[in-house]
Formats: sequence, structure tokens, C-alpha cells
Amino acid sequence: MGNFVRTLSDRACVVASDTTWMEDAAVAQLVTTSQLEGMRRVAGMPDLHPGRGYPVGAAFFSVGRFYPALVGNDIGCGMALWQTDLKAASVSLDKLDRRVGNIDGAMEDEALRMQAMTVHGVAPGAHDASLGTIGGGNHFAEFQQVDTVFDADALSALGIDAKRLLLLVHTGSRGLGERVLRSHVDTFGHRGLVDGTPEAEAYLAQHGAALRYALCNRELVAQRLLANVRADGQRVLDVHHNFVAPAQMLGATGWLHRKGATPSDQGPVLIPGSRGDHSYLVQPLAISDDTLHSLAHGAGRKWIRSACKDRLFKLMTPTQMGRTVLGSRVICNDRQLIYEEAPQAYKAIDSVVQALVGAGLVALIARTKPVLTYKTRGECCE
Ligand SMILES: Nc1nc2c(ncn2[C@@H]2O[C@H](COP(=O)(O)O)[C@@H](O)[C@H]2O)c(=O)[nH]1
Ligand SMILES: [Mn+2]
Repeated sequence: MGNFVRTLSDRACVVASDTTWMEDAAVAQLVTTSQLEGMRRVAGMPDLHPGRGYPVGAAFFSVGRFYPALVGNDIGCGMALWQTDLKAASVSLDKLDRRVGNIDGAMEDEALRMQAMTVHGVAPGAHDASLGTIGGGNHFAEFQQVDTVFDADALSALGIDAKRLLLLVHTGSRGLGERVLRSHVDTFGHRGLVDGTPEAEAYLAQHGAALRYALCNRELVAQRLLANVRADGQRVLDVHHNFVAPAQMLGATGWLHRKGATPSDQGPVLIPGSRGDHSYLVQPLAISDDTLHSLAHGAGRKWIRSACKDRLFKLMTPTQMGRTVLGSRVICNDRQLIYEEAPQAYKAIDSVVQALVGAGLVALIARTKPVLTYKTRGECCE
């Protein structure tokens, strides 16, 4: 693995190259988590960046207890990739933009929603109306186009036709996950839950429901968009990057938490850059205990949200921000969010993916570029 997996302590490492943007504050948060009771190992991915108390872009393995606060409030957030039947060469951006429409509000097709809820085991509840919606922050849906193929066999094994558009959906469990974390922290604070206790079982049941909700949500967002643009589609992959699961590694049975970390033990995954950068479809290679069976889940933030508008608004208007250097279009009518999610706010995806390649963790299958990114048609969302 060369020097791409850097040891921080006997329990902590970070995957990075010399060119990977890595903030000291994020590394400090990572090392702090390694000192939590029962924590055996923590691994920062190249997209590591500071979070609210705990870092994002990392995996954590503990024994005897687990920590819901490490997973955060967007339980089950993840990336779903769909193959569409739309020909990339003949796509008209104006037409696609018009047809995509507005998916900010609740779904009108209640039968489709109910059917998906049944398939995914989602019980009816207070958050039903959010199913099929993206939510705020850095959630998005994006039509993409393959622009470089590195491994044609692996691409066709996934059922991907490089000439047709792909649809990437990034969202999670919306208000449900937030409610689960809030009620947990209100009662138990940040001290974690001991294996096998009724409190641990109760959290895991709610966490499981949030994972199912998140999968169902990504599927409905994709179905809704496909119906709007009058296309057919097939799901290629759907992978959570915020969750905790029982795991055996490092000679122990314990709990693997992922907060903005993509599993390396569930087949190929797509690692997105930003709305103005490429994404990479990769094949995980080594399933390494050292790096906790995990990969980067994106490029990772470079700038905090509150700094973005001040840095960019004199350089670019919101209308200019709606076009990217890769020729793609962005639907984001929220004038604050369009700056907060600017490509400049994220690390360069090439440096992140190169660190994973250098560490021997992935092989490249294909690179994609954005065509049309959907954030929100409204002034605000969530
Ligand atoms: N292709 C796009 N990638 C994007 C966009 N906005 C964010 N991102 C990437 O996704 C991850 C998600 O991070 P998370 O912590 O919220 O799960 C982020 O690190 C970026 O690399 C986009 O509009 N298009
Ligand atoms: Mn996410």
C-alpha cells in the first residue's frame, strides 16, 4: 500500500496522497474518536473533512458498544446509480431540464409510493410525504454521461451502456433519520450503547427502519425522475454510506460505523466529485481490515458552507453558477444553496481517487461527467 495509508496512531490511519487536501481539524476529530471507549480502530478516507464533533469520510470499529452519534442524523444516506435508456449523444439539455420538472413536493403517484414502501418494508408513518424527495444540503439527483471507459468488461458486466445516460441519486432517510438520532441523543447523549441491551436493540430497530426508508426514497426519486423525462431505467447499484453494522475484523466481533464511507465489500461503487467535477465508477480490490473495508464516498468538502457565498458571489452570479465547466446544467433556485454547493467547495475528485488507487483499494471502471444536476426548483427546501 506504499505510503497512501498513513498511520496516525496504533488505532488510527488515514488514506491520502501528497496531493490530497486534508485538514488538521478533521484529522484531530478522527484521532479523538479513536479514544472513545471500546474503539479499536478508526480509518479516515481521502475525502475526510470536519463534521459536527465527529469527522465525515471515515469508518470506526468498536467492540462492546456502538455510537449512534458517529452515524449521524442522515442514517442510510447513500448513492444509487441507474442506467437509463436515453441516448447521451442526442440529449437536449433544454428539453431534459423542462421534462425533469419539479420533484420538491410530495409525490402525486400514491400507488407507486405505497408499492415501493411494501417492497422495501417501510411502515406507513409521519415521514411518508418526504418519500420521493431529495431534501436539502448536498443531496442531489444527477443525469450523467460516461466520458472515459477504463474497463469495458466490468462496465458491461454491470449492465451499463456507455452511450446512454446514467442517473445518480444521493439522498437518505430525511426527517426520519433526524428524529431517530435526536431522540437517541436526548436520552443517552454521546456515550454510546452497550451491546445486547434493550436500548441498543431499540436503536438498531429504528436504524434498520431508516436504512429501508433511505433505499425506498432513492428508488422513488429515480422512478419519479425517469417518469418525468419519459425514460426507462434499471438500478445498477445502491449503497449506503452512513450506517452501523455488526462486523468481524481485526480478530474481534464488533460494530463497524461508517460516516460518509462507502463499503468496499459490496461490489462496484460510484464515487462522485461535485456538480462541476467527474465521478468515478470503481471496483473495490482489497478488503482491508486496516482501512475497515471502506472507501471514500465522494470528494469531501474543502470549504465550510458559511464561507462559500462570501468567497464566490462577487465572481459569479447565481445564473452563472447554474452552468459548469464540464458543460452541464444545475437546477438550483435556492440562491444560498447554489453557492454552498459550488464545485469550488469540494476537494478535487482526482486526488481522492488517486489516493484509493495508490493504496491498492480500487481499480477504475469508468469516469462520468454531469449532464444535469437537480437540487431544488424552490427558494428553499427541507
Ligand atoms: N456529482 C455530484 N457530486 C456531488 C454533488 N454534491 C455533492 N457531491 C459529492 O457527494 C458527496 C456527498 O457527501 P455527503 O457527506 O453529503 O454524503 C460529496 O462529498 C461530494 O463529493 C453534486 O451536485 N453532484
Ligand atoms: Mn450522503
